[in-house]
Amino acid sequence: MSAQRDDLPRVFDLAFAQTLARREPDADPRVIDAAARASFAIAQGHAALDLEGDDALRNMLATSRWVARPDADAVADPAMPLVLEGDLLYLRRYREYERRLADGLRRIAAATIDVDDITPLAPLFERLFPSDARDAHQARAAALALRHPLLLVTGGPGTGKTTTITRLLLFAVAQAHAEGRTLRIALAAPTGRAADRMAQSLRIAVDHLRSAGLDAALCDALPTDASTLHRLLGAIPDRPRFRHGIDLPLPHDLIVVDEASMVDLPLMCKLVEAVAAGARLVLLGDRDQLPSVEAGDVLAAIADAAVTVEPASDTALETLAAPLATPQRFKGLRVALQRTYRQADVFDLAPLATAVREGDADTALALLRGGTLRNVHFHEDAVDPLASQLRDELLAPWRALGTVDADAPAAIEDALALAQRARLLTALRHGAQGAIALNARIEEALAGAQRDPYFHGRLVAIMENSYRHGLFNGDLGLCLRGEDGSVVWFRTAAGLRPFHPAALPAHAGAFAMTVHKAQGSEFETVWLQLPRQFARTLSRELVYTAITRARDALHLCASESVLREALSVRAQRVSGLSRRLRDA
Ligand SMILES: Nc1ncnc2c1ncn2[C@@H]1O[C@H](COP(=O)(O)OP(=O)(O)OP(=O)(O)O)[C@@H](O)[C@H]1O
Repeated sequence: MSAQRDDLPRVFDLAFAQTLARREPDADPRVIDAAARASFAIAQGHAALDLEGDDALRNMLATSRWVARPDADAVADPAMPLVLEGDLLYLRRYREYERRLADGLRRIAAATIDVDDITPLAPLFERLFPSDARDAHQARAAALALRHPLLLVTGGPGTGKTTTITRLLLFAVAQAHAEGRTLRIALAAPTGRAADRMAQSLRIAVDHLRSAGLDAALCDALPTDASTLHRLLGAIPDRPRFRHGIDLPLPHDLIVVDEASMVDLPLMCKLVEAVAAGARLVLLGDRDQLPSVEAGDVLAAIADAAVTVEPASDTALETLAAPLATPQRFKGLRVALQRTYRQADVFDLAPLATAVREGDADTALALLRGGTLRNVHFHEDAVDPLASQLRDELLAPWRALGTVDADAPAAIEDALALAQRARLLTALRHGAQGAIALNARIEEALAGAQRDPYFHGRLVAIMENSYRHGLFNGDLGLCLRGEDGSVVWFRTAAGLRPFHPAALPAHAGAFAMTVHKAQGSEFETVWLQLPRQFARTLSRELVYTAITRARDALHLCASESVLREALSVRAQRVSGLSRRLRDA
């Protein structure tokens, strides 16, 4: 089978176009071609095909019997497979996702939250955000959520998203308690890993506050678990529909979604439609990360259309929380957290992350070559992280997995934690510098050419969601050999569980993985291997996402030219969502 070129329409796109051509043999070939390209645009993560000002083509499409041209808010004719809006040609289904999402977001944002006087909350606010030592953006975000039903909190790693959300939830609970209500809260994230991480960070933050003497009843009212969005919405095995939606809204009063940059257009649409009337939605994420793999860049579009709120000079809670009178049709609010609180004396990533995010290659290279950023290591021109001088350092954390005692459950827990220590990230999946080849070479280095496919200490990652197994895309397993042969251990919602390798859903080796796959995860040490030559998957967002997966140390293997080129490319997605939200 020949490899799929990622710049040519797929068989599926051509088949879609051919179906139209067969039904109307005298249709202009340019219309048929545009249909194939609109279908292919979805596969590339766009919501539509951008006609880029091709007036002749637009006019031709406008008169085609396959192309609907509804008003912005109207449902498109179901008999027409394509929709033309301005310069965007959509597959009907995606245009409807976008329209429904915009509708849903406007609906949530326009609701008014009836709250009593919030002045009794002022002492708690002062305690959690002391006016002489507060991060003004964090405090503003937490205060706004008291009266505003749709809030985006965006920021890079370590800017305090979890810190802010913990406090925001405590206020919301205190507010509800003061009014004699209980608050039903849901925490969710697009992947199981991200949900675990969110729940764990929140538990740590709450424990901190509890031991500092904060009211235990308040602390106890916060959720200790987070679920995947699929689980929250009630996925039905083998069906695209969820249990919850417009007809059966979620029972929660307040829903917080972490890693929202990874949520694609169809899923965000379904989530928003399932938010009950009068309920609040808080989206957390880093808008500079890679957009979702599927059609989207939804978080960035919502952030662009929302009202960006800056801290007020007045520090009183009542002022900070006051309803904002905005002339805009879309009432969603966004607070962009600014300051990084991670300790630079341990791992000084922030200056590099900023340069990468801004596409400033000169500064990024100067920082990398200067060697002054603590625990940031630049292996310039290294094309092979397994080459002799880097190999031992790369393999060390994984060698330790080979000595884990398979009969001691506590050791297995520790080993799964150890497994999160280091990861090699790649831009590509295939080819000599792709995740598959590098992973195979790492496995050989650890266990030899004649290795057991499930050797003791091998890491695997699940590649699909399997509700039957309770295993989800991205879940990480550790292979251990016991008396009865190899088993693969996973931490599941039901606790630590062993699986026989033959019983696992689709999975792959996980010492090396693509940056896309690593989204939503963090590792103590990240090795990033950029390809020898520029590849289409490279972008500023890809490099930013990769380096911000690291908590304690970064090793970057790249050449100047490829890094420069990567930082000059933006992973932009075609989407009409922002305009749709804004337009009156
Ligand atoms: N205003 C603040 N003052 C002092 N320390 C803070 C403040 N906000 C956050 N921190 C600390 O900075 C660290 C990172 O904060 P937090 O985990 O909330 O960030 P985050 O944006 O959720 O990070 P990520 O999602 O990337 O893990 C934590 O140790 C937290 O205690």
